[in-house]
Amino acid sequence: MQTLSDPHRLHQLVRQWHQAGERVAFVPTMGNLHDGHIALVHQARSRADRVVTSIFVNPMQFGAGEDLDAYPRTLEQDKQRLFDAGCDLLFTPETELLYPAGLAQQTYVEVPGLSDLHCGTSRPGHFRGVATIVCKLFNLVQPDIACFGEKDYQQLAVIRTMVRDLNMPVEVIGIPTVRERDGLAMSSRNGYLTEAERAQAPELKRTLDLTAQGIQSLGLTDRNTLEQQAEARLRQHGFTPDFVRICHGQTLAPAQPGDTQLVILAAAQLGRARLIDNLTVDLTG
Ligand SMILES: Nc1ncnc2c1ncn2[C@@H]1O[C@H](COP(=O)(O)OP(=O)(O)OP(=O)(O)O)[C@@H](O)[C@H]1O
Ligand SMILES: CC(C)(CO)[C@@H](O)C(=O)[O-]
Ligand code: BAL
Repeated sequence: MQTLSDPHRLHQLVRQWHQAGERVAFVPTMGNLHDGHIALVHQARSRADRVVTSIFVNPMQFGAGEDLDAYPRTLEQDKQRLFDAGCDLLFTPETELLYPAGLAQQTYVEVPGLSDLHCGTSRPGHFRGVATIVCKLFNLVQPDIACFGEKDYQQLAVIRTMVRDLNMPVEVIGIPTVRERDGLAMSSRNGYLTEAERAQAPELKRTLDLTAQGIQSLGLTDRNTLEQQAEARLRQHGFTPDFVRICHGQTLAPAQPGDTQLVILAAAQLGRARLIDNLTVDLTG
């Protein structure tokens, strides 16, 4: 596995692969790799001749007062995991090379509407930062396919919309959330939890499961009550909920009676960690 930090060298190498007719898959990450990331790399490996992974803690998607500086950086361990998973090229760019004009660059990618809901309301500018960096990385890697986790459900929806609206020739693949044995979605930020908080953390997924059961038995006419009950339950278990929302699975608008493909989105603070999770609900059966 090669490791490159120079965007121009990366671009030259992947151009050679494309000229040789090889199919390139891309897995963008912020590092501190866990089994969720590795599932993306395995999926990429099974679908392409070459796998490129990036590790870049993108300052543009962090708000003031967020955990940009504290974000866990474990490069040597990550390299070993990527090598073992069959990654061909690790891209670890320097911030100055990806943002030559600084973070106040003149050009951004905005996906309005979707980016302003849910996590976007709590983290203003977050999805603009995500869409902009993913667009930059796509320009450099020029992947045929790119793999993203369904754990970051709204992020995946924003990226799919960007790719569709800007005619980007990339197939976006969503990968199911990889969980710990007790149901907690794997996330780099789980490392912020104390032992006591870690013991409470699976209640986020349990709350989603209970809310899904409530939808199955009561339908959507009392959506607000189900959401409020879910938030109250999270409070009882030591979380400070940001939101639990029952949404249309594609638009992420509030679900309406008659909708059949739903997603329950949740975000909650637990100690130092802002945890997110989601669960899809199919009402067609
Ligand atoms: N548990 C998981 N299962 C599947 N994919 C995941 C999981 N966690 C993260 N991913 C995906 O890995 C990619 C990189 O995510 P990122 O590096 O931010 O990891 P993370 O663990 O989600 O970190 P954070 O705590 O910052 O949210 C994204 O596409 C994300 O959706
Ligand atoms: C997609 C991404 C790598 C962009 O910085 C990041 O938001 C993430 O890790 O999910
Ligand atoms: N996994 C999403 C990246 C972020 O929270 O900034």
